[in-house]
Amino acid sequence: MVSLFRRWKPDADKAKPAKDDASASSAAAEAIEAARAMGAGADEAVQAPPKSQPLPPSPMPEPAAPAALESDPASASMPAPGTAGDASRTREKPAAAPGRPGWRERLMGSGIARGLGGLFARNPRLDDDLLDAIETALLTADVGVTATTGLVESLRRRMKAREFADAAALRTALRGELVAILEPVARPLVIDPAAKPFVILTVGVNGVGKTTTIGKLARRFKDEGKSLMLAAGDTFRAAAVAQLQAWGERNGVAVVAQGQDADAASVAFDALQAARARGTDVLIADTAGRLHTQQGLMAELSKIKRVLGKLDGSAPHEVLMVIDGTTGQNALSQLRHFHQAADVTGLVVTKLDGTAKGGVVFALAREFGIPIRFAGIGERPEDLRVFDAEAFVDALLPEALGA
Ligand SMILES: Nc1nc2c(ncn2[C@@H]2O[C@H](COP(=O)(O)OP(=O)(O)OP(=O)(O)O)[C@@H](O)[C@H]2O)c(=O)[nH]1
Repeated sequence: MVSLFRRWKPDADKAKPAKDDASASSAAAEAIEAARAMGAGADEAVQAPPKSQPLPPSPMPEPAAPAALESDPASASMPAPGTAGDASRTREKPAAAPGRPGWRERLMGSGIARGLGGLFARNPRLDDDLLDAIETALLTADVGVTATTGLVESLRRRMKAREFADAAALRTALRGELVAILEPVARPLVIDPAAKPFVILTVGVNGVGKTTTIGKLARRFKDEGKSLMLAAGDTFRAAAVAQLQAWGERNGVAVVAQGQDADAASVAFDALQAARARGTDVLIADTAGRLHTQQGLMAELSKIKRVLGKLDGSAPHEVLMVIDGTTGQNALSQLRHFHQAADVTGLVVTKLDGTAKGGVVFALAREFGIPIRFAGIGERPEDLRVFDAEAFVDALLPEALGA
């Protein structure tokens, strides 16, 4: 089987001009056929073997200058310091403030936006070639065979029913269908002020951006006027504890740590006790990155949850799984395993700025329906955005906005 996914390499794609649509779509069709022949789970069957992507540890994000924050429309739309933060009200706009790249700027350079971006300019006619090109772009972006087939078949049916006057009408319909997939999962994280503290347990595979995301989240909550504590539960990697501690010191956020190889559940327990004693609003617990196939480590997550639950029956209030958007379809199997072990309640999809595979967001939404709380579109603190279905799709389909 010649799989489009196996043949395609992000770096090679970057260096080359746009793929020839005809040959690409026949490869895509081949991939679909092969996957269909494999039956259920085909999305994963056609994807490259799972691989962990350990990346070098990075410093926690540095706080931006206050001036930069003030110009941040997302921050501006947040509840005033000291008020109960309701993330559902902090809808962000796709447009960027001056000097601050928005979704569109960040995602336009990514492979997924490149694939979909110029597609309608290259295929201005309303015909099967246009549908084939859409199919190829979606498959290449790792939207997944099931989701792509569903989308394209729906568009084909509507085209045959003469619903579209021209290619622009089809583009509008595609936008609508993409938004419809994401809208149900674009449910922001709401910090319940009655939970003191509101406990967020972050989980995920190694190197996906958990620690970085915790820094970004901590910054966001601080800006909202919430008091905060961090639990250095990544006791596996010494640098992770130091990373969190250094960041906490710089930003005046208490960090509970016990050092390397300590029991992560005990760190979480201590932190929850301390946070309750202080009346802290939000406690964010880090955990060591682990492969979803490591059963012992996955069981540890269940233990951390149980231990937290002993102190507060409703904790953790959010099990936030961080997923690397560059992982492609392997993210589905990661989520399946983490969900089994720890009942994931929300997702953060990181690194959407630099990937050609960000389409996995659609596959995740379709298959699990678990809320996508945030999207990571860069390494800076302000690059963690509340996930917004329309902003995301419009960033991928710039022509839909007349760009
Ligand atoms: N481009 C980009 N890079 C990101 C984003 N989020 C995180 N990173 C980078 O990803 C790398 C890994 O981030 P970490 O936060 O150390 O990952 P981790 O999950 O805590 O890693 P482990 O502790 O090994 O499990 C760092 O270089 C981060 O700067 C993002 O949204 N976009």
